[in-house]
Order: sequence, then structure tokens, then C-alpha cells
Amino acid sequence: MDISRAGDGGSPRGLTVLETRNLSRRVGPRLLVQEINIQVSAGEILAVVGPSGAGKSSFLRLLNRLDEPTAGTVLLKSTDYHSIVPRELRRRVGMVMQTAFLFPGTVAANISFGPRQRREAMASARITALLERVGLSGFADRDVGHLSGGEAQRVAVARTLANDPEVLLLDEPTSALDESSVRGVEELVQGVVRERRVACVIVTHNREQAARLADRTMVLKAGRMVRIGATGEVLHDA
Ligand SMILES: Nc1ncnc2c1ncn2[C@@H]1O[C@H](COP(=O)(O)OP(=O)(O)OP(=O)(O)O)[C@@H](O)[C@H]1O
Repeated sequence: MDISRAGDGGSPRGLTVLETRNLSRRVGPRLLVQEINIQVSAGEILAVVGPSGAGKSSFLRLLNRLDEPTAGTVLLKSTDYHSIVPRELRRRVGMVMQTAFLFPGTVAANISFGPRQRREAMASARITALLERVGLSGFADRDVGHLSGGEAQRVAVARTLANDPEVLLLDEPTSALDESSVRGVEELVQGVVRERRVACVIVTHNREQAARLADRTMVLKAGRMVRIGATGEVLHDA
């Protein structure tokens, strides 16, 4: 890695929420993710870009232990995530995938899924407020089977927010949406990251999306970080 161009893996905006230390994953002889060191701070959006097969999704899946690192680790507010029980880790590190993975049933049942699993009641006023925040007022009793792709992604975001996460991971969250829904979901993501001061990491193959959303951008190639810095500079030079 060219250190001068790889630039500042640290976060310029204050409180570090998420930090990776030599984060790596090997599967057999293949190094999918190699010694990644980054920090993401509260209220910051970091985009992860790079060619197909570069390891972007593999990297993201390490951040909430959907996959296990084979070397290195992740710190969540300075605590090694291996010492946090997985259910608590998944509550604190929320993830939204390319297509919303919703359970059959109502929108409200999906949104209250996390709290229910922890045997916490979720007041209907809170569900109403979350739905309002994601632009789905009045959707509580709708069957998720009848939602559009954009509406389903909004429910997925609301379900994650119901857990009060400190980190939001997004894996190509708009790539399955039609053009008319993309901007709305982007604005929603940007709004909640700023309001709630969560640290956000978004994998995207779309440079324009990185430019619209991300404070900093990291470029991955063959599992390695080859560049990180302010989005404008990184995309300009790439
Ligand atoms: N469990 C696995 N075992 C072996 N190889 C894997 C595994 N998961 C992913 N890979 C390989 O690792 C590489 C990185 O995959 P990954 O999906 O992380 O890339 P990506 O940058 O997200 O790609 P894309 O933009 O196409 O989604 C690919 O070559 C993929 O085939």
C-alpha cells in the first residue's frame, strides 16, 4: 500500500465509534480481506468502493461478525467486539442489505422484531414515530408482501433504527431499487446518520452515490485498502 496515497484511515470528525485493526479474512488459500485499518466516527459516512470481487461485501460482513475475521479485530467504542455477545453486537451494529429481508407479516411486526427478541415492549407511538421518520406514515398494519422495493428498504431501515444502533452498515442498499426511489432512500440514510450520530459504512459500486453521501471513501482492490480520504479527492483521483 502506498501510505502517502492511502492517506488518513483515521476519522477527522470526533468520537471514533468503529475501528478496525488489521482486519483480515482468509478462506482456504484466498485472502478476501487483508489487514484493513480504518476508523469511523459518530455521524460520519464512509463509502467502500472498488471493482467487483474486491472484497467490499466480505469486509462489511466482518464488521458485525456475520463472518469471522481470521486475523485482526474490530473495536466498537474501544471495546474488542469479540467480548460483546453476538446478539448485543447485532443490536449495536445494524445492517441493511441490497434487498430488504423482511419476515412475512405486518410492517409493525417487522419493525418491533429486534425489541421483541430482547423481550422489550415497543410502544406503538414509537413505531408510529419511526414510520413517520422513514416516510411511511400509516403503513403499520400493511402486509410487507405488498410493499414496493423502496418502501421495503425504508422498513428495513426503520427496523434497524428500532434497535438504536451505534453503527449502520449498508450493502448496496439502493442497487435493487428503481431510479425514483434511490434519492429518497439516500436522503433518509443521510438524515438518520446525522441526527442519531451513528457511524455509517456503505458499500456501493456507484461513484455518484458515494459522492452524494459519503464524507470519506475507501477504495478496495483485491482485499486491500489502496486509498482512503475525503470522497471528493478520492473519486477525483481514481
Ligand atoms: N465464502 C467465500 N469463500 C470463498 N470465496 C469467497 C467467499 N465469499 C466471497 N468470496 C470471493 O471473495 C471475493 C470478494 O467477494 P465480495 O463479494 O466481498 O466482493 P465485492 O467487492 O463485494 O464484489 P461485488 O461488487 O461484485 O459484490 C470474490 O472473488 C468472491 O468470489
